[in-house]
Amino acid sequence: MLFHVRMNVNLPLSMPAEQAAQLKQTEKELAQRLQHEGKWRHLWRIAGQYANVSVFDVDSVDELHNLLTSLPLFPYMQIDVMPLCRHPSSVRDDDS
Ligand SMILES: O=C(O)C[C@H]1C=CC(=O)O1
Repeated sequence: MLFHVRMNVNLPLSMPAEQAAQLKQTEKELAQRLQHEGKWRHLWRIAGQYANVSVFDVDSVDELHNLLTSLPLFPYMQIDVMPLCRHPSSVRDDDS
């Protein structure tokens, strides 16, 4: 199942720089592992914003929920999810 996910990151200005850097590093390591595993298919920065658009490929809504809530930055993100299905005019014969 494919999901389009938008994440807007809002770290509090009061957060110490070292804590923010540690959170970003652990987030990066998990994000890269999930990309290597094929769960996090696309990860794009939205130009000019501390936000991304992503495509996840997971087996269930529960798996997506567990994955998103396990992200180190989860407490500091607003997350919007859109389920995706095939478009009848798509020329792709797979879901890549
Ligand atoms: O920077 C972000 O967009 C938030 C988050 C998503 C992946 C990652 O490494 O950090």
